Amino acid sequence: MSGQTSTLISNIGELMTQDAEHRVLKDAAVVIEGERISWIGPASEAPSADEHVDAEGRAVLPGWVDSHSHLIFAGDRTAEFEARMAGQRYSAGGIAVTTGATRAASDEELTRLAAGRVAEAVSQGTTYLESKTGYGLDLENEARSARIAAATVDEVTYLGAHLVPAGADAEEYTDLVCGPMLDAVRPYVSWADVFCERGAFTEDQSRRVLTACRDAGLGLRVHGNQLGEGPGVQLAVEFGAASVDHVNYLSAADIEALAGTWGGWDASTGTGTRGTVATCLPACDLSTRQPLAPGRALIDAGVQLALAANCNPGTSYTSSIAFCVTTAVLQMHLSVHEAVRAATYGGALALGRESGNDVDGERAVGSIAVGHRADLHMLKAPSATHLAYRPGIPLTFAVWRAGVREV
Ligand SMILES: N=CN[C@@H](CCC(=O)O)C(=O)O
Ligand SMILES: [Zn+2]
Repeated sequence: MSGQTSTLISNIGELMTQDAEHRVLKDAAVVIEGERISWIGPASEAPSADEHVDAEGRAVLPGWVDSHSHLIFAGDRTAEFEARMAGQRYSAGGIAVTTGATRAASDEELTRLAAGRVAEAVSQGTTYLESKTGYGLDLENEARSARIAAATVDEVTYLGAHLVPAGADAEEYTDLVCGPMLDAVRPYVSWADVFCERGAFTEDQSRRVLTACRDAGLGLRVHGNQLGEGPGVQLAVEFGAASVDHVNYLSAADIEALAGTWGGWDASTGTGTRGTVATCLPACDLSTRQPLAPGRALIDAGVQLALAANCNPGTSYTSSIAFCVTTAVLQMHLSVHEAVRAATYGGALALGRESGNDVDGERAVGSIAVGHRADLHMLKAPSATHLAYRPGIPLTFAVWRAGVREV
């Protein structure tokens, strides 16, 4: 063993690895060394370590990988939520309310709020998070949002193309998003996204944004098919986006197109050419009273799925991935293993951080295997099934993030 502190977690009732072989081990143990996993196997064969944690039969999963959130904001949209619960439809226009509050907040306030949301997520088992910009909507505030996000979360996505701000011309604003605003955020971000939807950005504007961001070297993601059928999914496929998110309204052709992107992928080994992940956001679907995304049909068609919380003030003010997993099992007809996989490995895949194409696993999150980041979630339960069997019960018992015990 190296000079780093090692921790043996033994007596694990169920170790759901979500590794390449989809292994679920009983009576297992894990050794963490520094920030990585150095050993997994039967508890009876575990090596000794500097520290020892007795899991007392509890289940251990990879930490949740939340691949879709909007954490850089100030303000509150309770009134909009109440109106929606009274029958009003969600529309993209509500974003402007948050933009006003976000622009008015100081750097310190935005940082404090974002860090608080990250802490809330980690306390519930999330160990790897993405956040988007998208409530600044001018050059200065998008750059500021990107800078704060880069200091707060693991992966940052540029979403200048979230809404055309009040008073702006849509074509001129799209030029700004594709030009000077992109240059300003570029040092802080590795992904770009566009809200391709009625009331937000048209197909043509979305295509311009995706082209400029791809040319700037950013990985791509798309908010698509959230409020109705539309071009989002097909655009994501055309541009080879890492994920298309929401996917509530899909035609048979959309599902077929997404499945086609996974033709060069070997799902049993997690190797080959990555396609476009379909990211389902069930908490958002419930909070906006949209139909749940057809996760079952997507998996059956061969599409790789992610589940994410989409924490934001408008459509999904929660960071609870457990709630998403519960809903995916109870309402979307995923098995517990599929739902947990989508919320761990699937999120990592959507962020290019799964291990398949990375032989030594150095960058890998979202699965438990030797060499991967030690992101572990121990449940107050003997199996992951309890996430669905005991809906609403806070089941997080312990969390390690990059080898550090956080809960
Ligand atoms: N759909 C677009 N963006 C966010 C909601 C933004 C808002 O309403 O503030 C989402 O992912 O749901
Ligand atoms: Zn979103």
